[in-house]
Amino acid sequence: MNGNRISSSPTSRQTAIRGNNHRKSMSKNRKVSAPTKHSKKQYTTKSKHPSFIRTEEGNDLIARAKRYLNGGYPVHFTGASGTGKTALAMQVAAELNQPATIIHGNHEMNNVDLIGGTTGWSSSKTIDNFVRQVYKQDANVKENWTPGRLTEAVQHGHVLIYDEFSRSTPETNNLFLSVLEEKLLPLYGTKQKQPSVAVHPNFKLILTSNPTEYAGVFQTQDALADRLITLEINLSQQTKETILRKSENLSEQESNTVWQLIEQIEHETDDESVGLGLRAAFMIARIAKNSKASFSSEDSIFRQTCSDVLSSYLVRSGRSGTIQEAQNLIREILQDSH
Ligand SMILES: Nc1ncnc2c1ncn2[C@@H]1O[C@H](COP(=O)(O)OP(=O)(O)OP(=O)(O)O)[C@@H](O)[C@H]1O
Repeated sequence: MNGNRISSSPTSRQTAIRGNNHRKSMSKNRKVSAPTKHSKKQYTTKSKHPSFIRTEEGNDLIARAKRYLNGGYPVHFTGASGTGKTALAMQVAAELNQPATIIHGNHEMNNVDLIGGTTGWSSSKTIDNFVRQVYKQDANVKENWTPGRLTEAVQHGHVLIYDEFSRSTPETNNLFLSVLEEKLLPLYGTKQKQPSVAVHPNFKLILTSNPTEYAGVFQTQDALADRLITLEINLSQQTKETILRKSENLSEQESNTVWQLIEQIEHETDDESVGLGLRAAFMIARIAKNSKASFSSEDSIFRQTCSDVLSSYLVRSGRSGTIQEAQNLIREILQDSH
């Protein structure tokens, strides 16, 4: 069908007219989205950990988390950085067989990011002169509303993984109080007709956080903390070794070399809040494997990799004053281990 379609954008104010049959009438909407902070892609909806390694300890945590979530309670994994909280959260979400959404806390996150906001406007015009003597024109301009990830998850009953939620401000996280308590998501500050969205019965919430000693982490308000079932993630050394070995296909000896070094570095500092965890072990093992280095202090690539991966940890923990000092210490530890 041909007709007159008029669309305009807030930036160019250009008018485009398409079609040539003036005796027909029609109404067409053309949506124009102005780029806003909210429209930036900052989420992922892929929840499955790509190569999750199962262990007894992990299975136990997953079973407990699923039990609490299926019982209607949000689960909160807390622990030092790199201990596997996000990996566990993703695995739990995948095993619940529901659509999942993941969002990452940060101090700039606000209600618009969570609830949604306007992302431009659309206009439509209907020109009707089907009957030659009658000319009728209807113009309609409206703001486009894009729901935030929380609104979508709440409305459609997703599992929402809120990774590092305590990096968002407590004011922002207040929204979760009514979601958990009243089962309503209030649409604060929006121009939506309805004041709130009802929480779908299948909606489930998994949160992860680092302890409050970590830089950039806010203290969680008691009202929210009280509504979560908090599981501390502090995997045993044996479990961490199994995860690394199976995941990176390491020999027992390769795995031992990495962990012995990490343990010695951790021993150098007594600040547990800057734990090295699995992440550092994964970095060293992956890079060494990828570069076909041998896991030995005699191998220059291995030595260099360990030094580059671990030195900033020694500085952050206060054990070394500079990166250079830290690198010297790591070299000494590697030499001693030979
Ligand atoms: N069971 C597992 N199987 C395979 N890889 C794992 C497993 N657990 C953790 N990992 C890997 O270990 C590393 C650290 O895990 P993860 O990112 O989940 O830690 P985290 O506790 O969420 O860290 P942070 O607090 O810094 O966000 C990642 O590379 C992750 O893929």
